Order: sequence, then C-alpha cells, then structure tokens
Amino acid sequence: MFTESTLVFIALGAIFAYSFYAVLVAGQLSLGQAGFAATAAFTAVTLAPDPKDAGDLPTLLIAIVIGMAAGAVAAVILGLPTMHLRGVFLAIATLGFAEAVRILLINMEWTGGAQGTSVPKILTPTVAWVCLALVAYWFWRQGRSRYGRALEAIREDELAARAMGIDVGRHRLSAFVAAGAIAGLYGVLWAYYVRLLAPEDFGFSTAIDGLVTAVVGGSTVFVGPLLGSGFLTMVPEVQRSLGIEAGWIRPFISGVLLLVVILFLPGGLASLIPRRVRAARIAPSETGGADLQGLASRVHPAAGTPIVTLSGLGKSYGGVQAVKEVDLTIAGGEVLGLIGPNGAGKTTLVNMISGLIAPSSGTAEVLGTRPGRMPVHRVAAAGVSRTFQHSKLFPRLSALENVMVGGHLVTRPTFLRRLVWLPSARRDESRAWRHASACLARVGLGEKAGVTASALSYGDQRRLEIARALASDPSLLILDEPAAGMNRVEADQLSDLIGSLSRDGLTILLIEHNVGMVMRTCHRIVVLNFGQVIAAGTPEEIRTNPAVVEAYLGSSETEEEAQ
Ligand SMILES: Nc1ncnc2c1ncn2[C@@H]1O[C@H](COP(=O)(O)OP(=O)(O)OP(=O)(O)O)[C@@H](O)[C@H]1O
Repeated sequence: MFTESTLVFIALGAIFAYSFYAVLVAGQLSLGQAGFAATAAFTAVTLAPDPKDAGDLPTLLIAIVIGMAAGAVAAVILGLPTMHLRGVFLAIATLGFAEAVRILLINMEWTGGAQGTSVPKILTPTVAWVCLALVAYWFWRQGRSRYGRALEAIREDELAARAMGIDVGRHRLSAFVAAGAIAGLYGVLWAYYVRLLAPEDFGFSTAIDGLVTAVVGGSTVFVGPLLGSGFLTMVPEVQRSLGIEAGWIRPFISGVLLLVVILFLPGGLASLIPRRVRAARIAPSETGGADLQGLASRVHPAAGTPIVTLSGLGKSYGGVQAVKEVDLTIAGGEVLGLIGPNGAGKTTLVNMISGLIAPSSGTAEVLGTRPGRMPVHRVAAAGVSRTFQHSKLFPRLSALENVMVGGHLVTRPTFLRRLVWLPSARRDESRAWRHASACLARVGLGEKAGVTASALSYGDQRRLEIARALASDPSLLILDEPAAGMNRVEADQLSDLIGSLSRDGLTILLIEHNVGMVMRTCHRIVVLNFGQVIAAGTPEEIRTNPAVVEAYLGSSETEEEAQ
C-alpha cells in the first residue's frame, strides 16, 4: 500500500498543509500559498543548475534555497499591503494573488506556458521526508515558545493580544512569510518529482486541497498537517485496494470529511490525540512557587508624580458624545475609582487611556506615551495593563498559558534558541512559567493553572484576567468592572488584592458598579455622567455630594442594599 509515490505525496501534501498551518495558528486565512509555490517552483527550476552538472542532491538543495527565498519574498510583497485584512477579505485578496501568478505564468514563454516545462525527477522519498521532518520540527519548537504563544493569542483575541504588548502586525507578517517559504519548499519538491511542471499544478483546487488537509488534520496542533495528509492521501489507496475505481470518491470524501470535522471536531484529527500534549506543558512542579524570579523589575514612578494627564479629552461616535472635555490627572501610587451610570463613558475613557481608541479631541499622556497616536503595544510596553469589561481571555489556552502571554513584555524571545536547544531558552521558559504561576497564585488561581480558560467559572475568569494583566509588571493597572458577577466575599478579597498591589507601588484605575467596594478600596473617586466629570474627591466627599447622589448613588446604593 505504501508505494514510493504514496510516501512522497504524503510528505508533499503535509508540507503544503504546513504552509496553511503557519498562518492558521495566528488566525489568518490565506489562499495565496499556491501562488507562492508556483513562483518558487518556476524560479528554482530556472535558476538552479542542471543535476547532470551539479549532482542530484546539490541541485535539489540549491533549488530549495532559491524556492524558499522566492516564496518568502513573494509573501513579504503580498503581505505588506494585505496584513491589515482579516478573515474572508484576506482569503479573497490572497486568492486573487495566486490566480494572478498562475495566469502570468501560463502566458510567459520561459515557463513553457500551459504545456509546462519538463524537470528532471530527482526527489527521493528520503529527501521529501527529511524536509517534512524539518518543517514539523520547526512548528513543534515554535508551539511552546514565546513567539508561538503570541501567535495563538492573536488567533484567540487580537485586541487582547495587542493590550498584552504583542506587536500584532509584525507577528502576522512573520507567520505569513513562514507560510510563503514553506509553500516555496513544497513548490520546489513538487517540481522535481512530477517531471512536467505546469502552472495548472498550482490552481484554486490545489490551494483548497492544502487548506482542507490542514483543517482536517488539525490547525492548532503541530502534528495536524501530517495527520491530514496521511489520511487524505491514503483514501484513494484504500479505495484502489478495495477495487473501487470511481475517480470522484477522493474529492467527495475530502468534502464530507471537511464537513464532519467542522461540525464535530473543530480541532481536526489531531484533537483525537488530545490534552496530553497540552497537559504536559504544565508540569506540577512549575505551577507552584510564589517568587517572581526577577521578571517583575519595573521601577514604578514615584508616589504622587502624575502618570496620566488628560486635557480636554473627548470622544464622539457620530452624534453620540461618549466622553466630553475630560481633564484628569492620576498620580503614581493612587487607587482611583471611576464610577457613573451605565453609558456614562467610563469604558470609552479607559479605552482612550490604554490606546485602544483614538480621542476625537484633546490629548492624553500616559507614562510618557501618547495613547491613540501610537500602537497599543507601545502603550502597554510603557507599563499600562488592563482587564476588559467583557472578558477577553484567550479561551482555548490554559489559565497558565493566558498569564504567560500576559508576561510577553517581560520575557525574552525563545523560539530561535529553542530550535537549537540552547539551555538558556529552557531557563527563560521556566522563569516565564514560574512568573506566570506566581501571578496566578496571587489572585488565588494557583490550583487551576492547567484548566482551559473557557472552562473556568465566571468569577475565576475575572481573576484570571487580573493575573494576566499583572504578568506584564505594569505601573498602571486598569480594571474594568473586575467584581462583576462576584459575591461579597470574592469582592472583598479583590479589594484586599487591590490594596496590596497599591502597596507594591502600582497605580490602579478601577471602574466598578459595586459602589461599596469602590468606597472601601479607592483613595479618590471620579464620577462621570453623560461623558463629563461631575465630581471628584475622596470617598467621603463623593458619598455626600448631592450631584452624585442624584445622578448615580441614590439608585446604585439602593440596588446594593437590595442585594
Ligand atoms: N463603538 C461605539 N459606537 C457607538 N457608540 C458607542 C460606542 N462605544 C460606546 N458608545 C456609546 O458611548 C456611550 C458611552 O459608552 P461606554 O461604554 O463608554 O459607557 P460606560 O460608562 O462604560 O457604560 P457601562 O457602565 O454600561 O459599561 C454610550 O452611549 C454608548 O452607547
């Protein structure tokens, strides 16, 4: 059953599927890989020496280098203008590129046009499988690195990944370039195996085959493409051995399989060899310990120095003026409460402070940065970290992995060092594990490190967001309704935690509807109503301020008493 050609086609199919996997792990859907493969194949067979002069293996190696470089360059050229596109728009743009390449190649003389060009068959199953092993190895080592976690975080929730300090644009482009290089490798290997290389080998159906193989195999676990290719390549073999001749069976089964996988196995075939892979990532010995292993080393601004200065800050959405002319200073070490009725503009205001939305008027200066005028990850790097009103965890990652992503800014890149097994990479990874574990322990989730974020209770998810925000060692921590859904005991524990973080020198901006907790926890409170600051002062001053009682406290205290 395993003829030489079956073995080669399993390897080639898997390598091509890895070029889809490379971007799917970062949540990108690209169909341009056929174009990269075609560019690489024709460039390589044109530039590489003749095997008769140079020898089979040297020729193949030179062609592989040329092809991977051509694929990567094509990906940079296509990626730069398209990386801001998402989902189906990226798929369509990249598909357009692949079709344009195919049409161009058909109409060129040097490619042999539609007839194609003959290429010596010098690829052996051994070389094909060595190439596959190297590609699989690359993704295996990537998976547990800081870079791999950042890509997964982007796939799970791009906005939260930005807020954790991840440069999303750069990461998406590098994943795209890896896809281009691997598709280039596939193109070259294909060219040197099929004898006749034609632009039609890289059409729309080729791209769909690669995508289906990656998705059926599993696009979140590194063995997925290999499983997918093994499975789909074996379908016609099994069919032949059963004496079934019909040629439509393979595409039909591919289609049905895709449907079954999407409906019942969203993680693909690889999810059938499950959790062990994930669980092994969290050794029990690594989840204990409470010291921060030197990763929390930021020097916080001195108490009392202004770290947030807002002047005339405003934001309007069409006719709605969500925030109007807000002037506010937050001093280092302060715990500042931000309260106000629903729709008062609290979330809009903190979104401007953390750089997620740009103000329509006025200016904001936060820890020396200008949020709204620079990328969110640079504001985060200056020491701003936050939780979100509606949970923005990375749902398919474990609690510990969520917090490790939170530590992106305070940990060193490990991927390239992991490729060559440098011991320093292992040391850095375990420091990152221990740092994340300490953050989890601090919010009381030390025992739940291995639990998938989406499986945690609502209260635990709120705590996990705080642990993740703490992992970046922030100077300014913004908590957007962290006590929502918590009972009184949990809210009191949260209040104690905020107090202890403040004693560590953090500045905290707390948005909360639980007024009792805000009064107990904050040094100063600012009240917003209809986008404007209507009062600011100590908890006692706010409690007795008639305007605040009328606009907000009257109703919310009644609500609280009723609970
Ligand atoms: N993206 C948006 N597009 C249009 N209007 C928006 C947008 N975001 C917020 N608004 C409007 O701006 C106003 C302020 O909303 P915001 O969410 O900032 O209030 P909030 O004080 O955080 O409210 P809540 O306590 O309910 O969370 C509301 O009227 C809201 O409808």
